[in-house]
Amino acid sequence: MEFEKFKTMHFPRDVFVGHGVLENVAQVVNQNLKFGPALILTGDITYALAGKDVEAILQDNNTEVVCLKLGKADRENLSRSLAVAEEVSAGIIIGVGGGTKIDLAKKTAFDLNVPFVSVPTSPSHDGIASPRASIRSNKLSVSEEGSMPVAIIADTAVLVKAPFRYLAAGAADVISNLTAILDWKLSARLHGEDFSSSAAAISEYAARELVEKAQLIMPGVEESVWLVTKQILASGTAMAIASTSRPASGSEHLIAHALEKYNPGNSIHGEQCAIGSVVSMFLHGGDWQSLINTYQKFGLSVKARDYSIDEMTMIKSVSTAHAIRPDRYTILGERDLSLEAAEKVLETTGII
Ligand SMILES: NC(=O)C1=CN([C@@H]2O[C@H](COP(=O)(O)OP(=O)(O)OC[C@H]3O[C@@H](n4cnc5c(N)ncnc54)[C@H](OP(=O)(O)O)[C@@H]3O)[C@@H](O)[C@H]2O)C=CC1
Ligand SMILES: O=C(CO)COP(=O)(O)O
Ligand SMILES: [Zn+2]
Repeated sequence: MEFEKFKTMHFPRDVFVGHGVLENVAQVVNQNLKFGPALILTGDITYALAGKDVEAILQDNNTEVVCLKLGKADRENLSRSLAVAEEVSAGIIIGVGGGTKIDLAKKTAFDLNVPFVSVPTSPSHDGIASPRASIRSNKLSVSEEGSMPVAIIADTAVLVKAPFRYLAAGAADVISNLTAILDWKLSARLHGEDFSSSAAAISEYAARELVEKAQLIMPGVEESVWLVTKQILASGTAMAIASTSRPASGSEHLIAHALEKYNPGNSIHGEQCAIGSVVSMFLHGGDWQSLINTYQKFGLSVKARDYSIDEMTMIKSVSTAHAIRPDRYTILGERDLSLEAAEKVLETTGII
């Protein structure tokens, strides 16, 4: 039989991480901008934090710059950024901000087939370094295909200014890879799903590094940001190798997405993933208590009440999470968990 496998992987050409690396944006634009102005997508807070510096660096570099401030990553804001990018004929899209601005930039660049540069201001999750974009539709923020950044510029002097909650959430998002990999392996065994050992090894390594060094994740310490950001980059690389979010998103992410759907606004992505990963680890028969202990080392709670999630919402989220993405098989199976089973897991693990 003829050999028929093929796969395309996209990786960044340059990754700048560490103190004061923001300046490199000029070099990145010089290498990648082939026509038109550079479009910076940012937000109100993040413009003041880093967007205006990026704008000034590019203006000093004699690059024509257009700056657009946006809010949430939803279809409406995506349409706005696409309209502006088309109107000015932007030749490169630079996302400067948290996950929402990075995703809007990633998807705009993907749709217009121009290079995308990721300049995160918050280490809140591994989407800042991946080819996946979460654009909210019908109350859901499940990721879809986007552009892999041609360059990632993760300035730890900027990232350290983000509230500590975002760093803790970013660490938890990466640690949740442990259950994502268990689910991926399960699906490969049960359903013959394509499995990449290299993507899984990198994803798991990133999680284990943070589990081992969890006590070093502290507020206001640039070294802590460095530690977490490196593993966020590794997790993004795993997704780039797999060309799917599978290495970093399993049943714990289904629960996180369900929580975001039923109880938006009180918990952020990595916190939702932490709760989900404890449930998932329990269902896999793994050491869920040590996961909780790890999260505690950097002050992240997995108690539903700490995020104003009531018991019934928590139970419903676990019970129905499998239906969020029916094509991705996980330990949650293909039918709702009974409410009794969901309640028992949540009570046993102390989440409710
Ligand atoms: N692509 C993917 O794979 C993934 C995407 N996501 C998506 O990412 C988004 C969540 O990302 P998140 O970063 O939490 O949300 P936001 O981008 O909304 O950032 C949260 C808030 O923090 C502010 N902020 C950002 N950086 C700093 C800083 N350094 N100091 C102070 N404030 C700061 C932002 O300001 P401003 O108002 O300027 O934006 C915003 O008000 C969701 O849309 C979610 O669906 C989540 C997981 C994975
Ligand atoms: O958050 C992600 C990886 O950490 C992306 O996962 P989803 O594809 O489930 O949105
Ligand atoms: Zn995630």
